[in-house]
Amino acid sequence: MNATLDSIPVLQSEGQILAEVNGCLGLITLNRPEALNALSLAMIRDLTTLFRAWAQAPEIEAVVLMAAGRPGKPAAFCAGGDIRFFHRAALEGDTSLEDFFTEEYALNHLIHQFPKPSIALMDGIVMGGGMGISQGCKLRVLTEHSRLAMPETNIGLFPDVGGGYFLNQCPGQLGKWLALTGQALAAGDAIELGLGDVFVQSAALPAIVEAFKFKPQSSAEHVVATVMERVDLAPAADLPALRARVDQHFSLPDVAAIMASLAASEEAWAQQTHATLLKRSPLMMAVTFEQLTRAKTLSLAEDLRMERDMVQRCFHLRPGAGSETVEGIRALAVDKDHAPRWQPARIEDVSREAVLAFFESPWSADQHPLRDLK
Ligand SMILES: C/C=C/C(=O)SCCNC(=O)CCNC(=O)[C@H](O)C(C)(C)COP(=O)(O)OP(=O)(O)OC[C@H]1O[C@@H](n2cnc3c(N)ncnc32)[C@H](O)[C@@H]1OP(=O)(O)O
Repeated sequence: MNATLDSIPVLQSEGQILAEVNGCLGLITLNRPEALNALSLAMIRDLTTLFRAWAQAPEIEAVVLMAAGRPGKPAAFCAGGDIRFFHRAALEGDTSLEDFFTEEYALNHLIHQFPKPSIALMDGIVMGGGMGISQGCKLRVLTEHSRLAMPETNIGLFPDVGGGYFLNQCPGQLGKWLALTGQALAAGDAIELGLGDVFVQSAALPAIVEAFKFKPQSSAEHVVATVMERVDLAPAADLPALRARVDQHFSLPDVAAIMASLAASEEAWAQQTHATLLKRSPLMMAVTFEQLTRAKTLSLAEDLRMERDMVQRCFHLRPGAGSETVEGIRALAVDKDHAPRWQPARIEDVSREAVLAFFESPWSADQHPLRDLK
């Protein structure tokens, strides 16, 4: 019997996820570079299979998660869940959309709880679902090309995949600011906020990957050392200079107050931030604000259950009432007109009742699709 082959379960995503074993290392590659490694349901299932199998396999002592690139194009670790699939499935009433969210959130939890060292090589774009699969890794490795964001309010969604949990761990009001604006962070700021751990130059990545693939990895310590011996000084963070401004505006009691406060400021940063918020879905900003407020006291499992309730509502298409999410994806990734017609169009017209509807669970506790998460 070949121990290495035995360690790799059968995968279903037809090459969108690649798995290799080298010594004690399990190496996973997201391999859908033409879509910036956006996660399909098949990819989520394969990742789940691998993390579950390798949690149990005594010969696997560490796992690395990395991504394939496109020759000559900027790097992308993962641009999120497959939003074009969300759009199609929502309009067609395809119930695999429900499985997608249940299984993706369960995978996020599995990675956070993974009992062995896990390393994410987060080169390039890391957004939405890409954050969901990397934030739970024990060593989050960033490069000068890393751009981390939870951009969901831009597509009429909210920062899910555990965003309520990990954004709330950012200092002060920075998590709320990231959630509402969808602002992307470079490596220095991401490390400053606790959303990344170490910095390596992207030029050092080929040697790291070469070692992971071809130099037998003898122990978890060896795997970690392969990265750590190439760690560099992270670029300076810009955020400390902004922190007081972010806290001042984003500590206000609701999104309307935040926007009014930004609009009243003469500072360029406040004006730009206000302009950004004017482009986001007013309803989903208000929902996001409520999500982050509620998630402050929740465990990761509780937060994911709440987010599962919320996302059900996002795709609940009622006659005569649209879905902000379907409209947001249409504008960004389907018609690409970048002109979403949000309803309502102004934050002042978002009712408290409309926001609270996102937090009504359609399931009793013992029927919840994520009831088993601890
Ligand atoms: C439960 C999970 C929730 C979530 O994760 S929600 C999703 C959160 N992520 C996002 O909202 C990001 C969506 N993508 C973008 O905004 C842009 O992309 C980027 C800013 C990341 C990069 O822009 P640029 O460099 O101009 O590349 P490009 O031409 O937009 O993308 C290359 C191809 O990749 C596809 N793609 C990118 N992101 C996704 C995605 N998340 N789901 C499905 N496809 C995606 C595009 O459509 C396009 O494809 P084509 O060349 O055929 O037009």
